[in-house]
Amino acid sequence: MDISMVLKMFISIALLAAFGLLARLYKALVMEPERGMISLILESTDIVLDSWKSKIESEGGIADISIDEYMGSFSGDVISRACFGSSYIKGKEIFVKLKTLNEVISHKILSIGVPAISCFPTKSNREVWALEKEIHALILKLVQERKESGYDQHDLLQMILEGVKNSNLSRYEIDQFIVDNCKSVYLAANEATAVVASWCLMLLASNPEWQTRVRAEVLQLCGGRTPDADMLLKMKQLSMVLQETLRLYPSAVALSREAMKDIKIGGIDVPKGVNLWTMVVTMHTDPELWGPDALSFNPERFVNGTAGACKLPISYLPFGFGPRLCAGQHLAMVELKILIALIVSNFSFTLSPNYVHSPTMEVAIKPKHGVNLLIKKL
Ligand code: HEM
Repeated sequence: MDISMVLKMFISIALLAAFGLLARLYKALVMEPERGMISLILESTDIVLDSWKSKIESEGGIADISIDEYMGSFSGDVISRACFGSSYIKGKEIFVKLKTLNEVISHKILSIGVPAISCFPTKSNREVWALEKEIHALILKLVQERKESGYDQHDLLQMILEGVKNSNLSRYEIDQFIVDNCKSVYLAANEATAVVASWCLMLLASNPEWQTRVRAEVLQLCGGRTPDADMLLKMKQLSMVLQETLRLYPSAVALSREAMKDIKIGGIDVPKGVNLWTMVVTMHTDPELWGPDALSFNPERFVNGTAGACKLPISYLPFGFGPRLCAGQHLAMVELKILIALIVSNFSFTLSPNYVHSPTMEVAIKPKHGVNLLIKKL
């Protein structure tokens, strides 16, 4: 992700906090994801299941599927429904453009890396500017439609609009605020969830005994019915698998905090303004904290929660820590549980011979060549 995008994201998240919106966003995403969200997530999951079923049928009973695109469009689908309610198809189109924008910017930074180059009207800069303009216009068009329909929805866009209603920002600032926050939620939510889903399925494919355990649990709890909030809460084996996936492949490789004043930490003077980086992936795989099998996949370690798994539970930080903890962590867990539960209860899968294990560090740890699975219907 481009650093200016990361900065924008944090500035607009700071603004969200300033308008008290983060607390409401937190309530909607953290406290109440189960209510309306479960049916919304089920609809998004069905799209993945149906496409895999027809692919398997057309390929004679077993298909070699590159799953990453599916995971990306699943989490994009969920977050556009959560953000834009009934206008989610238009929201999805915006998010597709946002994804392209993100890719163009990341590619530019990696390939050129010349300071201030982003100000010159080069071909790729013009592409970025055109995309930004288009995304801005599309989001504001949705806002206009929302105003005309009388603000009748209970989604994130609605919360953002209500939050700025009585602000004393200028028209231009309000528009920018709305656009930046739609972008921020998408960037925070989409990739993190999709990448964890891909890693989790890769781990279940390479550890068939855990695939069987999770499937047995889901079938026993759901017995052919679609999962509800109560069943999801009881999916202990699946929770342990997800916790272990997030330990080995955390979406945020490192977390940073800026010292707001001069402080002393463990005898080291840290002057105001210095950024401190916590290497999450290093802590998550430290044998002193997790034992000699720290690098192995062993969900059993979480049988008694994080406290039982790790010497210092504060070292487990897949969703960050403190007041800036991930606002969508429970939504993400509900999303992942529904998706994985329905995949394991509809399909069995192994790693494809085309899979090449090559975790690569970007903002998140991603499978460089994607994840390919051999999938068949149960
Ligand atoms: C498995 C999926 C996800 C993972 C691993 C993840 C992880 C994280 C992490 C590590 C942070 C930084 C926390 C810190 O600095 O202490 C973060 C922040 C954030 N995440 Fe997530 N996230 C996920 C999904 C989501 C979803 C689905 C949403 C929203 C729908 C979301 C919204 C946010 C927001 C708004 C913040 C900024 C919070 C703030 O600065 O106050 N995340 N996330």
